[in-house]
Amino acid sequence: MADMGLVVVGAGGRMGQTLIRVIHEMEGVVLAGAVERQGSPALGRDAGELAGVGSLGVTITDDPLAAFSKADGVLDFTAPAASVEFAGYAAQARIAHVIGTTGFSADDEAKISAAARHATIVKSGNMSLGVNLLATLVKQAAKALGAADFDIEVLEMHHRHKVDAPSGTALLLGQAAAEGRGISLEDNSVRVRDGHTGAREAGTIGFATLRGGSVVGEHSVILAGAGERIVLSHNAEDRSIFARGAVKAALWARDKKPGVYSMLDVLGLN
Ligand SMILES: NC(=O)C1=CN([C@@H]2O[C@H](COP(=O)(O)OP(=O)(O)OC[C@H]3O[C@@H](n4cnc5c(N)ncnc54)[C@H](OP(=O)(O)O)[C@@H]3O)[C@@H](O)[C@H]2O)C=CC1
Ligand SMILES: O=C(O)C1=N[C@H](C(=O)O)C[C@H](O)C1
Repeated sequence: MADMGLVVVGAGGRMGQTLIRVIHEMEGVVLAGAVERQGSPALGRDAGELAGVGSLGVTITDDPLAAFSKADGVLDFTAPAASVEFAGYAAQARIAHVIGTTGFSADDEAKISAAARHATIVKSGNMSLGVNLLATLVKQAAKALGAADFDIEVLEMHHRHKVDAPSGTALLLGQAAAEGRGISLEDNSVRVRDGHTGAREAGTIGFATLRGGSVVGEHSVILAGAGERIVLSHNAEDRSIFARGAVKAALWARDKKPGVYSMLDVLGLN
């Protein structure tokens, strides 16, 4: 089979540049296009030169539809409004769309599901193998250690530039814990504590957010009981773990029917 042609949207961003480097290194894929927003200083530059791997002959453009029409898939780590728009274009072009963007509203999620009638979408708050394996362990632990005896808290830290909270990964891990407990995360999560909060309500799942410096991504799920505590953690040291996962997802999605899939599907952990 021919190499899969991939477009990187948000090509000038932290993940965009990492994706370009990883596509250049990996077998079975080739960079077919690179897109940035209108007015970006990256427009007109060679994507490979911007990412530090030398010229790849791919010029960064602000025309996603033209780029998608010549590709087999799109890798998207941008912003919620942009990803919703790209899902519509990927559906028109009938190509795979891998979405790593986080911070979606319920309305955004509904629009992405609508686009998935025609596009094969893989979407996850974290594309790394380690975090997705951790999610399966969290689900197991939350099921085994009941709400009467163990409180669940999710703690995360990211770099100072991150704009959404809790992180997509924290919500993914919270969702795994909720599924283990057989409860709805939406109805049982505590996202903020401030002032006289009263005692902790049994069965809730708490979230705490730290931001600072250059931290790539650190997550811990704490199961706290009387006299003991279990901590399940993942520390990301390099963004290439997310990029390699995204490329793997695109290759996996190539022959799949339209729909929304997760990294658990890609990794066979579902
Ligand atoms: N699921 C996962 O495994 C991971 C998810 N993420 C998520 O990916 C997203 C991006 O993270 P990161 O790379 O650090 O962020 P950056 O801000 O570094 O990169 C985002 C890029 O997307 C560009 N962009 C925004 N809107 C558009 C648009 N309409 N068209 C084209 N390009 C656009 C931005 O341009 P400009 O700067 O001009 O706005 C920027 O270059 C975040 O939501 C983050 O949480 C990150 C790592 C892993
Ligand atoms: O913004 C980031 O950097 C990251 N975002 C994702 C998230 O919200 O969990 C994944 C990773 O932790 C890095």
